[in-house]
Amino acid sequence: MAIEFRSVSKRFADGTLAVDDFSLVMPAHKTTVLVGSSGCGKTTLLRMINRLVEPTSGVIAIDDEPISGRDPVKLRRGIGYVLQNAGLLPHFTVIDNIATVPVLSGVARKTAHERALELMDVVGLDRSLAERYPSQLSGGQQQRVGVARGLAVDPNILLMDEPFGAVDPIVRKELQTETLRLQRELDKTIVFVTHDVDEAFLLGDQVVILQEGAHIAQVGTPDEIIENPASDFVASFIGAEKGARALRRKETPRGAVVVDESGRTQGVLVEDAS
Ligand SMILES: Nc1ncnc2c1ncn2[C@@H]1O[C@H](COP(=O)(O)OP(=O)(O)OP(=O)(O)O)[C@@H](O)[C@H]1O
Repeated sequence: MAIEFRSVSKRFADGTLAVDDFSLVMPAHKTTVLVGSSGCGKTTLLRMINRLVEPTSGVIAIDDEPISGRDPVKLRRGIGYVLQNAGLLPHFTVIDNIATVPVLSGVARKTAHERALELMDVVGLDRSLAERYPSQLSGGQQQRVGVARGLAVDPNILLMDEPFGAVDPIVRKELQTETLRLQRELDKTIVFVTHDVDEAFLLGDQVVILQEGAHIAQVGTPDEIIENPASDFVASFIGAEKGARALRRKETPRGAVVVDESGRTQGVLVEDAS
């Protein structure tokens, strides 16, 4: 399902203009990553898709149908939502956390539990954890429960708001790899919010770099943005000329290799076969 923003603005009651005239198509079955520094409006954009925040003006449409005409509760049941810190209910077991929304929507408890166990397999959680409480899980396991819960309603659209922001770098890498696998297997329309450029380039089919007021600094594939940053702001934001992305050619007796900023060899430069 494609999501389209047409000239959408959001001004909060205190006068803050969080989103200023934002237009974008988020294509079906692709992952769109919204990336930008704190306060630029990423979460506000995301929460307008499931109507947790209402736009002040403009139209948001899913498959060409404006969502303003949809019942918000029904709309939300077709959209998975995964939050930082997983947003789990502390007094519910893992399986009940995953099954909550289907049960609320009228699915029989037994059916919802069977499905929840399958989803634990999907996100790589051992079924033996089903009866634990969130506090008895590691941060990475909690995030996996959060993802399973987001998938429990079998949504066409999955919204992920900094889902891996609170876990350590190694677990974060694992979860990112899992997300890539899920993208391939489940084929959902995913909107992913992060302030981590590397995460954006790893997961995004379409990456949207935002400035304050959700102004689009650049939108494109990771390749397009890295190869041709639209402005000095984008170049500096993505660190185009430093860190892991600043690669140099180095000649060795056996041919050319590629080295990073600190001079570590990252790979061998091979001639293009074509
Ligand atoms: N309910 C609210 N009332 C007033 N201002 C708000 C409200 N929610 C968000 N804002 C403001 O709107 C702007 C955008 O906030 P938003 O949470 O969308 O940013 P963000 O890019 O997701 O930031 P972060 O990465 O820190 O989560 C900020 O200036 C924020 O303070």
